Amino acid sequence: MENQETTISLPSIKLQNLTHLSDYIPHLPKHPNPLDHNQYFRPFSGFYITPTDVILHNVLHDVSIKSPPPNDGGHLAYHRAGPRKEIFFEPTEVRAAVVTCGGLCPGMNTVIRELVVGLWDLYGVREIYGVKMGYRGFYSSDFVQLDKKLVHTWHKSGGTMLETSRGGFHLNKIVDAIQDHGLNQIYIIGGDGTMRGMVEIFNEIKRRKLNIAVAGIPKTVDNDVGIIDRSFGFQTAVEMAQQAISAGHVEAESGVNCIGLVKFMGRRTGHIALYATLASRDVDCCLIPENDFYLEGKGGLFEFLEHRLKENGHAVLVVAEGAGQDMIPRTEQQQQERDESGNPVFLDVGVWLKSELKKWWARDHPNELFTVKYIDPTYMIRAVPANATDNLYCTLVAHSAIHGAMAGYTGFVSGPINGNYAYIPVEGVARTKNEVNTNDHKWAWVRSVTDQPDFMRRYSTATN
Ligand SMILES: Nc1ncnc2c1ncn2[C@@H]1O[C@H](COP(=O)(O)OP(=O)(O)O)[C@@H](O)[C@H]1O
Ligand SMILES: O=P(O)(O)OC[C@H]1O[C@](O)(COP(=O)(O)O)[C@@H](O)[C@@H]1O
Ligand SMILES: [Mg+2]
Repeated sequence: MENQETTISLPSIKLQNLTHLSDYIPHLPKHPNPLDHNQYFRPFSGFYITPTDVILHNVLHDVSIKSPPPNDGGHLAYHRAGPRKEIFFEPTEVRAAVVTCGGLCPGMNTVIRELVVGLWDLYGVREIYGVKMGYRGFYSSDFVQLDKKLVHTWHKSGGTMLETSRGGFHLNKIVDAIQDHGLNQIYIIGGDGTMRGMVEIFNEIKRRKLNIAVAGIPKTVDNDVGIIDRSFGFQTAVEMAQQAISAGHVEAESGVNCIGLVKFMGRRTGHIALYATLASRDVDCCLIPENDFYLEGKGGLFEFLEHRLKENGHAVLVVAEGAGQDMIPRTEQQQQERDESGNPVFLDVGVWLKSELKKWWARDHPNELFTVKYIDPTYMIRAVPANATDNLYCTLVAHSAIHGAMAGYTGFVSGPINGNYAYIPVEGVARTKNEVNTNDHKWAWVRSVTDQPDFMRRYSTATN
């Protein structure tokens, strides 16, 4: 039989460089990786990852394109995560610290547990500290010494045993405290804000030429951190979100002209609302921050819901917390309000929508029954332990971070890219936002599942 394969060479690759401690500290001693003699491992040929092992950011490629796209310079690629043959820390000299910052996300405790157990079992590290209360804990609280036994069952609990907080980021106080405590590996678990803080810590540590590796593990229930496939805990949150949609559906079906209104987290991105809508298929309309909507007139939300109520007697409306924020009236003071981290404080879009829906119905159908059952499961979807898939993810991402730090890399984030774990320079992660692409097939699929309006007509008639 003829060979059905064609060999095509890839265009050039643009590898995202990582900072190594030896880049700014000369003559750092190397050590053989203790995994060579670990009772659980039998390092085989190819077991250790080399600097030439890379992960392509985009696995889809049009082979007819021979040269890289203009202004691009090649296919983006990242260093593959995993153990290196030589390490740059003597395990008995490691003093590691773990901190959790920002809002909760399922799986945070698993990541902490696996950082501790991984350092302990893989590398024989014994000095591991938990920094309590987020960034502020570096300079304002005693550290907790962590060991394998203490963290044994932590993966079974939601939240973070180390506690978390927003705000309290004082660069010099944090780096001074890191230095004063003699820490040399810092593991930072947090979202986009945390990663921006990590960039500053990493740069300051580099400026002071300290032999301290800083590793990040992206945590975001909103799934708003870019570059990585998805954040740990996101799948768990979507599963919980579906339960809320089911409840909204039952309520709506059982009422007369009833709307089940369900609000989900999603400050700037509607991933939870979108995935839960797709998975549940009970949703009539899904509103996300990336897709503006309007209430009144042709192609608006009220017109659509009116049809659905006529047709089915009920409707399920899902809304992400960041959607419609520009339509909610607010005082000058409310416009300025920020949380301790500087994130804008949103008004409750669910409460506002419920009130607008009731006003609309009372105006247009004064003699007909109508109910809105508003479900706000906000914290319930993120305050649970991670499901099995997320738990495994947490383990792999934590162990990847350990291998990277032990190998002397710093200022990196570990995370999955196309299903493989990579080391990504933290600056890139802090810069990149993962928004729902309303031009791609997933959003089109939401529209086909719900048959909701595109909310574009008002704009197109305005320009015609
Ligand atoms: N631009 C920034 N520079 C330094 N620190 C930041 C920055 N943005 C947020 N942080 C700090 O990161 C931590 C978490 O940020 P936050 O936005 O609350 O949560 P998340 O990291 O989950 O997005 C807080 O302690 C906050 O002060
Ligand atoms: O925990 P808080 O301060 O009430 O914040 C709620 C916010 O936290 C989140 O769950 C996650 O946000 P972060 O990833 O920035 O922590 C958002 O969806 C939500 O707006
Ligand atoms: Mg955030």
